[in-house]
Amino acid sequence: MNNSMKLPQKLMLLGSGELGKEFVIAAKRFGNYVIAVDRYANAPAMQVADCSEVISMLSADDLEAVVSKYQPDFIIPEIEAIRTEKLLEFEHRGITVIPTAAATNYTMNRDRIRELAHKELGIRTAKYGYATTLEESVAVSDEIGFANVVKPVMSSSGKGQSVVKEKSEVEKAWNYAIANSRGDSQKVIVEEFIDFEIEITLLTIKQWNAPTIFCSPIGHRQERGDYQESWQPAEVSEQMILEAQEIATKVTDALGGAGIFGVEFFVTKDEVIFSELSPRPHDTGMVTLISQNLNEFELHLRAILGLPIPHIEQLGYSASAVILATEKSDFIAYTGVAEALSEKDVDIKLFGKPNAHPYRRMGVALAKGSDIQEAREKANRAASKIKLKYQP
Ligand SMILES: Nc1ncnc2c1ncn2[C@@H]1O[C@H](COP(=O)(O)OP(=O)(O)OP(=O)(O)O)[C@@H](O)[C@H]1O
Ligand SMILES: NCC(=O)N[C@@H]1O[C@H](COP(=O)([O-])[O-])[C@@H](O)[C@H]1O
Ligand SMILES: [Mg+2]
Repeated sequence: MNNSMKLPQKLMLLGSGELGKEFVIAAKRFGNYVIAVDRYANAPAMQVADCSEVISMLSADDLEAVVSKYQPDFIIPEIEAIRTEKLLEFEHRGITVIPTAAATNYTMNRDRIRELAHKELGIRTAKYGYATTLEESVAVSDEIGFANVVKPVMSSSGKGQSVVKEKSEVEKAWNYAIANSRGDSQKVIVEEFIDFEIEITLLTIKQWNAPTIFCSPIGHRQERGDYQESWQPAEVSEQMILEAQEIATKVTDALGGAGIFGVEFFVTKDEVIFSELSPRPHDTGMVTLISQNLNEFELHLRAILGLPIPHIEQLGYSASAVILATEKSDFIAYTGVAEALSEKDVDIKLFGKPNAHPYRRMGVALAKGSDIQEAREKANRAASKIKLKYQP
């Protein structure tokens, strides 16, 4: 990638949710041409892109059809559920896949990325094992001990994940993981439960022709394996930040390419433990929509296009809190937006998802405060003011 790249570039986004929407806005601000692709029509990023396509991204034929039709310069995965083997083929044909086709394959399989991090790179992770049958699941669970966390090797946003506190719960966790596994995979990872003090996302920006740089760490709180709120800066010592940066550099160097990565860590009293990473903007990184001079989507875009990132400025104590649906409905309207916005340094993003189901993330509230606690309270207060209406 050279510094004299011309704009506009033709970008194909595979996955068009809330993260893609903000990325498209950043890309359009530099006049790029964006094709937004997803499994359903009128997805958030499609609403701001030049054009859109609805396909099964798990189908090699469907991917071939859209790539042949548009001949993009870049393919930018936005979700994990993609036929990543096909991305390797596109890469061989000279299309740049972000960050690399291999990286998307490693990270969509928990076992592959875990083997790379732990076995090949020697990075500290939670103790873990794999199971492909209920019997193996029982044996691995005994070996790892209780509590442990069971997850399908292919899933995201906590789908199919459960915490197993004792042996009698193993079967339920196995069944739940298999029922919620993506594709036809019948494999789970069983991880030692880490009783962390805080978990963080370290947004790591890998560039084509410049050193890797980092954002200030983001703290977050999850429920059901899904993010509820995040804040920046996270309360982590300078020493631990350096350790996390070193690990993030090791893993992202091994994956290669360019773009932003959300590298997740559990931080205990005296350890930084690598968990997993997204080779793309991270949901907890939505806080950067208010907390930085360049948000994670703008950073991703600059890294992809080889544009300079001279300085990332953290703008002070900031937080995000999610707005979740509670019902299944094809009609959604929002009330309480004015009330939410009435407080100083508060912002709301409504993603524009065309339908809802329980726990689906529909929007996010953002806030700044005089300390982290105030920022978190403001963001949560604003989120709680937004009410979803499910009937016309
Ligand atoms: N070994 C563990 N010990 C303690 N908590 C864990 C462990 N593994 C996962 N969790 C909790 O569950 C959350 C989700 O787990 P993980 O990130 O592995 O799932 P995911 O489905 O990939 O989520 P996402 O796609 O949103 O990143 C973690 O952020 C953490 O809060
Ligand atoms: N943790 C991954 C993540 O947050 N991904 C984001 O959620 C969207 C899917 O939302 P949906 O399930 O509501 O369609 C994805 O398209 C992406 O923007
Ligand atoms: Mg995660």
